[in-house]
Amino acid sequence: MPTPTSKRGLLLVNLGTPDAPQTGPVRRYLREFLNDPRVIDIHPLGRWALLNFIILPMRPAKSAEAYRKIWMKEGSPLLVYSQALAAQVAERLAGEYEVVLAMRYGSPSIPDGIAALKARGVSEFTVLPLYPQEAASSTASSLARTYEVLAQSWDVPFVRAVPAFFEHPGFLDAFTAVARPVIDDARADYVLFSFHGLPERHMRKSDPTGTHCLSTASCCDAMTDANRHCYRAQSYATARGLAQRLGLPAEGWSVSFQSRLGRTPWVKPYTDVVLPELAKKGVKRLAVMCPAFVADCLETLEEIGLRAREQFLEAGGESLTLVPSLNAHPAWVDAVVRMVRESDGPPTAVAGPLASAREPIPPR
Ligand SMILES: C=CC1=C(C)c2cc3[nH]c(cc4nc(cc5[nH]c(cc1n2)c(C)c5CCC(=O)O)C(CCC(=O)O)=C4C)c(C)c3C=C
Ligand SMILES: [Fe+2]
Ligand SMILES: [Fe+2]
Repeated sequence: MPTPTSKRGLLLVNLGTPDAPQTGPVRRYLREFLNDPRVIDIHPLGRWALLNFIILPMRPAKSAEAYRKIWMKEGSPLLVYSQALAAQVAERLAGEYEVVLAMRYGSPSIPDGIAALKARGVSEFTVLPLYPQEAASSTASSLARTYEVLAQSWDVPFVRAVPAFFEHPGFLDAFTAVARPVIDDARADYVLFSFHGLPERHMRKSDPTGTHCLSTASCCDAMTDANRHCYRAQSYATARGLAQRLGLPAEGWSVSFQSRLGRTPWVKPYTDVVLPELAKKGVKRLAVMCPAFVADCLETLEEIGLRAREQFLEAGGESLTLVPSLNAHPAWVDAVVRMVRESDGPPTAVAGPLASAREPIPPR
C-alpha cells in the first residue's frame, strides 16, 4: 500500500491532434493514430497497406485544409481547450494532486506526461481518459498506453483510473449548463445528439456476452449488465440524461453518429444521413450537441459547425447551431474535480497493458 506521504498525480488524457495544420504534421499525427491496432483493427500488413497506399497519400492534405479552418492563434482547439481545463483543475486540486495533460497521439505524449509527474515527485497515479463513453479506440487505448509506460519502470507505481462518465451527474449537469442558453437563444425546434461513430465490428468485439450488441434495434435502449461497457448504449444513456435535464420532448431529439471512415459499416444512424431527413421532416432550427467530446475539436467545429451546417441549410433547414463543448467551463471543472475525488479509493497495482483499470487485481 502507498505510504501516507506518497504524492498523487493526475494524468488527464485526451486523443491528440497535429502540431500544425499543414500536410506534414497532419500526416505524422494520422500515421501514429491510425497505426494503433485498437483504431484500425485489421492484420498489421493490411493496416500498413491501407495506411501507406490509401489513407496517407491523400487524406493529410484534405484534413490539413479542414484544420486550417478551425485553428486558433494559440494552436489546435483540442489542445488549447484541454490545456485550459488542465490548468483550472490543477488550481482546484493544488495540494492534493499534481495535474498534467497528455495526449494519446502526438504531443504532449503520455510518456512526457508521466515523466513530468514523476519529476514532481509523484508516486501514485490517477488517470482520467477524457472520453465520456468508453471505446477500445479511445479509452482502452489511452489506458493501455498509460499502463504500458508506467509498467516500464523498475518499481511500478500505484495507479487508479477514473471510469467512463457517460452518465455522471457532474458531466451531464455541466453539458446542460452549456447547452441550455445556446438552445434557447437559437430557438431550436429540435436537438440532435451527434456522437463520434465506431465501426460496428468494434462494438461486437467489446461485447462480453458475444451475443447482445447490435443484435436488435432496441439493444441499447436501456443500460443492462450485458451492455454496460457498450459505447452505443453509453451514448444513448448520455443522450437520455441530457434530454431529460434539458426538458426535451420525446419527439424533439434523437441520436446519430458522425466521423465515419472507410467502407465497413459503422454504428448507425449516420449524422450526414439524418440531417437531410430532419430538414425533410420540417425541422427548421436545429441545435447539435456532440457529447462524445469534452473539448471542441475538428469533429465538432469543422464537421458539424461548418460542414453539417451547410448540408442542413442546403436541405432546407433555416439554421444549425453547434452547442459548444465543455472546454474549461466552470461546471465541467467542478465535475472533473468531483470525479477525481470520488475515484480516490485504494489504488490498483499496474499489472501490464491488459490490466483492468476498473477491477482491482483479485487476491490470490
Ligand atoms: C477507424 C477510425 C477511427 C476511430 C475508430 C475513431 C474513434 C474515436 N475518435 C475519437 C475522438 C476524436 N477523433 C478525432 C479525429 C479523427 N478520428 C479519426 C478516425 C477514427 N476515430 C480520424 C481519421 C480523425 C482525424 C481527422 C480526420 O482526418 O478526419 C478527433 C479530433 C482531433 C483533433 O485534432 O481535433 C477526436 C477528438 C473518439 C472519442 C473515438 C471513439 C469513440
Ligand atoms: Fe476519431
Ligand atoms: Fe451494444
